[in-house]
Amino acid sequence: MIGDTPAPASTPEPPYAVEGHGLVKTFGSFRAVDGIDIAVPAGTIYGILGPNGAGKTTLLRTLLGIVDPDEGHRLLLGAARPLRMAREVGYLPEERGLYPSMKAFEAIAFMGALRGLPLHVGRERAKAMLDGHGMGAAIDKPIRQLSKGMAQTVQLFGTIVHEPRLIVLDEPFSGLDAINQEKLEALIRDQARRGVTILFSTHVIAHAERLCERIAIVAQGRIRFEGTPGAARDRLRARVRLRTRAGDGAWRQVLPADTVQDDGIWHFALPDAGIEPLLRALIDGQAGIESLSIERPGLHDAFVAIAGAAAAKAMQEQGEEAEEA
Ligand SMILES: Nc1ncnc2c1ncn2[C@@H]1O[C@H](COP(=O)(O)OP(=O)(O)OP(=O)(O)O)[C@@H](O)[C@H]1O
Repeated sequence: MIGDTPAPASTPEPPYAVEGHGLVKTFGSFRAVDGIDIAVPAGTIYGILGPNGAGKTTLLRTLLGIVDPDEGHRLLLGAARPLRMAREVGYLPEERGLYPSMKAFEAIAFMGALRGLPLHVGRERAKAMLDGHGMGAAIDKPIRQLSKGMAQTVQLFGTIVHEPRLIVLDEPFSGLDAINQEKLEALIRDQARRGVTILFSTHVIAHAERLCERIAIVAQGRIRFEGTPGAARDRLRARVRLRTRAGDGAWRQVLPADTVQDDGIWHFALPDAGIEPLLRALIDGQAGIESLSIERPGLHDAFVAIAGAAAAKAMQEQGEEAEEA
């Protein structure tokens, strides 16, 4: 199976699988990557989030050595010349493409061969991967006879068949239906359990929220946030929703200044002092608490706060377009 072979003891894993320092990439006068520092810890699942045009693809290509930065430098699996590590890396580009007449298992083996894997090993692994993924019937089928989602899965298998130490996936979820998205999430987790580093870009916050140990939120070529999804969420205070039987009373004085009332419910951010002083005042003032909830903000709310509402709207629209496609 994939990933059974650990990295040889002679090549100790660097602490970061990918590092970029002061990266700038311009197209004409346009700065697609505008001064990015990034470090992807080895063995983690790391997500780059941002709307279309944010610079995610350009950043990934720069880190991989497919394009050279105008400024800054990068280290890929510890190497200053990223292409030297090509055999240790699996890269799924945003533009998908396979030879339509090639059989599924041959396509996977062919992609592995491009990364140095002997064809006969690739063929055996390809068959096992397809079989293990419930796609046994597709092994001998030419790509042109596969559904879009199946072809994408074949390309993904071709990306990892040589058992890379680092897997880089550009928008891997787009074009997949819900079931295949779940399978891909499981596959990513499985690879991470084997010690493989996964770096992927996405404009769908939910995938990043479920999968990533760390994220970078990118907008207009810059990183707006870097850290754990939890730390991004902690940038916002929890929201309180309160319904009281009494409409008014002395207790109203203790509701925070940002309180708004909507449809009989008081909404406000959890005060720094916590909920207890407020509860005491509500009880003493006989407000009659009918319902009370404290909700921690999700990554989506954090994204809006960090990247701005326009970027969040763009992300959502792209997500809907991808689903319709
Ligand atoms: N080869 C190129 N020549 C000129 N402009 C480019 C080139 N590649 C990217 N750009 C521009 O750089 C910006 C960032 O593009 P990039 O593809 O990196 O963003 P992205 O976040 O990956 O978005 P998408 O998901 O749409 O690819 C865009 O405005 C794009 O038009």
